[in-house]
Amino acid sequence: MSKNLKIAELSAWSIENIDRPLIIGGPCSAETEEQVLETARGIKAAGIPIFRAGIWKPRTRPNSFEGIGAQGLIWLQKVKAETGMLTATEVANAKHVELALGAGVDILWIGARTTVNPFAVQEIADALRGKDIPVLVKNPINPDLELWIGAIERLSAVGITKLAAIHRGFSTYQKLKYRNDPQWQIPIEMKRRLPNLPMFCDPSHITGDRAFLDEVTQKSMDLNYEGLIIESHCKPEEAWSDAKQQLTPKSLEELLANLVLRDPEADNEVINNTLGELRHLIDDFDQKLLELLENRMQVAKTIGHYKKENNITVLQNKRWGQILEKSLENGKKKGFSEQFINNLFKAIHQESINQQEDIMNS
Ligand SMILES: O=C(O)C(=O)C[C@]1(C(=O)O)C=C[C@@H](O)C=C1
Repeated sequence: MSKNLKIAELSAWSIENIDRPLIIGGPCSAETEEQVLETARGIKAAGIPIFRAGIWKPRTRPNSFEGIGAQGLIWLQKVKAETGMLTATEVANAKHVELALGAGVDILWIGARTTVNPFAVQEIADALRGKDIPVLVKNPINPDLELWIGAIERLSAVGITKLAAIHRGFSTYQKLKYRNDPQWQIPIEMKRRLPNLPMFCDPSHITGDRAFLDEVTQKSMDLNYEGLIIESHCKPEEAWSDAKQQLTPKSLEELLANLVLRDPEADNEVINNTLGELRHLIDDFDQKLLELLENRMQVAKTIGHYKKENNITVLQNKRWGQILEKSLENGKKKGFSEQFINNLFKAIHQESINQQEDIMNS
């Protein structure tokens, strides 16, 4: 079904002078009327066309600030009236949709904790039936691409065409450099599956720390994302939620000015020919890689038959540990990341186990 989704281009979002990337900026949460309006004036001055503010905040633990509620919608109306920016907020149920639409909010997004729940997404979709409003869908907190696509499909099925995805990274219990694990291969696969769906990066939630915003934002531009949603607060240190990841509108303007924007494709024969030759080399190597893996698998299958005859288990834990350790050491010398070597060899080992298992049980 996904391939047939009717997805409008960003140019249909009724924004004047639409730039690439399309930027949505504003505070994590609406806190007070003054904070919303002061931040909005800075966001407007930074040349950003869409103002965001969370009104209802799904928080991990109770007793945190859970959003100002419907009164914040009036502040968003004031932002729109004063600055002319479009406004955007998060909705998590049908009531939120009704109140946000009633207050004239222009753009809605569905948060990561809502995308995980098909009941909630369906409820929102039903409330949006027949409305022609842009809706952005954040990735679910768990790295489940099908769930993410499923939410897009539910909105598409009620006639929403102004759809986009937001990549905000995936929750992890591991201690990583960023608060969320970006798992860039997931939005890349999303782009492969739904090439017309605009992809926004949310570097604020990926990093959880304004110190890393620039590198993650730049990476998203190099992966050809169409938009950015970034948290900005007039006084970040005093923010009632996510203080560490917000930056002033002025700093946001600087961050955007420093981005290097590259073309998705070259419009030049010499460049395309050079790329074509290099890609030919890659094709040859990919072919050789598969042949090597085929040869390795032949040996693993022979071992499988031998194990069957001699009643030996498929998994050889000690041997597998040695293989991984040696490969990590060799991989490091060749400049590969630990994560890559881990993923590669775990995949090879698993395939080996699966094929030996087939032999054992045939
Ligand atoms: O060494 C073996 O016993 C194998 O079957 C080979 C192999 C591998 O593919 O590397 C596969 C399964 C074992 O757990 C360990 C290693």
